[in-house]
Amino acid sequence: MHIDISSLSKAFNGNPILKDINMSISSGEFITLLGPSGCGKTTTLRCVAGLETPDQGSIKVEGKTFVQAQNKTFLPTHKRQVGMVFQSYALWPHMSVSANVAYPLKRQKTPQAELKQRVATTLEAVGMGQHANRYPHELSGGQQQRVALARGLVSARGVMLFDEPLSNLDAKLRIAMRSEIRRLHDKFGNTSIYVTHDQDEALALSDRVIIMNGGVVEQMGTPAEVHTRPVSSFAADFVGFENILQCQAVSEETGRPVASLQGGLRLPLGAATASLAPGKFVAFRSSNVIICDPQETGIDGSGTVRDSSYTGESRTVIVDIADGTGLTVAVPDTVDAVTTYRHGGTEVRFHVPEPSLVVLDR
Ligand SMILES: Nc1ncnc2c1ncn2[C@@H]1O[C@H](COP(=O)(O)OP(=O)(O)OP(=O)(O)O)[C@@H](O)[C@H]1O
Repeated sequence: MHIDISSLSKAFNGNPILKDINMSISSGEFITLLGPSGCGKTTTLRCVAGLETPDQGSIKVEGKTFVQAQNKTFLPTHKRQVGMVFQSYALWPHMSVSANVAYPLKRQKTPQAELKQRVATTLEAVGMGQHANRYPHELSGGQQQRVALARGLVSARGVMLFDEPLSNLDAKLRIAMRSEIRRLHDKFGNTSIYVTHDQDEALALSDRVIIMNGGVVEQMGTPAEVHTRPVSSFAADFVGFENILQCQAVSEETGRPVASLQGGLRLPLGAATASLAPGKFVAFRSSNVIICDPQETGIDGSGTVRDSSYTGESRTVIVDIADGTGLTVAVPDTVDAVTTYRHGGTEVRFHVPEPSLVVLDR
C-alpha cells in the first residue's frame, strides 16, 4: 500500500505543529518517524489514522484519498482500515484476549466464521494462541503488548501505524519485541509507519528513517545514511554524534587549508572535510576519538579530564578543551582507565582521524 503525504500542515490553537510535511512511502516499506518530544510525530500519525484533521495538504493510500484538506475530503477512521498500536496497550479489561482482538472485526461486521479464523491466525502469529481465553490482568506487560499488536494487525488492510509501542517494556523485552514487529510486518506484507524517539529502535527496525524537527522533515534516509551522514547538527546530535564543533576560519598554511575550530582546535582539511568553511560544523562520535599523541591527519589537541562514567563496554570521558568546551571520548573500560579518568584533572592528548569527521552545513 503506497502512502503519499503531501504538503501536510496542522496547527493547534494557532500554533503551527506540522509545517508542510511531504513523504512518499513505498508499498511494503517500514518507515520510522524519529525526533524529540513535541516535534509532531504523533500528530502526523494521527492525521494518517483519521484521528486529526489537517488544515492543509493531502494523504493518499494506494491512490485512495484519505484526506484532501483543500476540498474538505476526510475519510472517517473506520473506513481507512489501518491497524494501530499505541504505547498504552488500551486493552479492554473485561474482555478475554480473543474478544479484544476480535473487537475491531466486530465493528466492521465481519462474518462470524471469518472473524474466528482471523483472530486465531493472528493470535498464533504473535505467539499468543495458547492464551486466547485469558484476561488482560492475567498477562505480563510483554504479553499484553502482543495482544495489542494482534488487535492492530487483525483489522489492518495493509497499513500499520505504531506510536511508541514498546516504551512501556523493559530493555530486553523491547529488543525482542522490535524484531517481532519487523517479522510480522514482513509476514503480512504491510506498509508501516512507526513513531519513536529512540534512535536504536529506529535504526534496527526501519527501511527508512525520517528525522523530524519542529514540525518539519529534517532528514530522510536509510538507517545507514542517517547514522553515518547526518545533514545537520540537529540530525547529527539525534543520531548520537556527541561532538559537534563549529568552524571559525579556514586559512592557508604551507600551501594547505587548515580550519580553526571552536575550542581552539585545528584541522588540516582532507578528503572528508574539503567542503568545511566558516559557519559550518564538523561532527564526530566519542568512539572516534583516540587518547594518544598526534598520528595521521586529523584533529589533535589536549585537554583536562572533567569526569567520566562507566557506560557498559566503555567509559565515557568528558575532556575540557581550551575554552571550556567539553569533548566526549569513549575509552575501553580497563582498570587503568578507571584510575586515570575517574576523578578528573588528568591532562590528556587526543587525536580524531580526519576520515571519521562529517561536515555539516548547519
Ligand atoms: N489536541 C491537541 N491540542 C493542542 N496541542 C496539541 C494537541 N495534540 C498535540 N499538541 C501539541 O503539538 C505538539 C506536537 O505533538 P506530538 O504529539 O505530535 O509530538 P511528538 O513528536 O509525537 O512528541 P512525543 O514524543 O512527546 O509524543 C506538542 O507541542 C503538543 O503539545
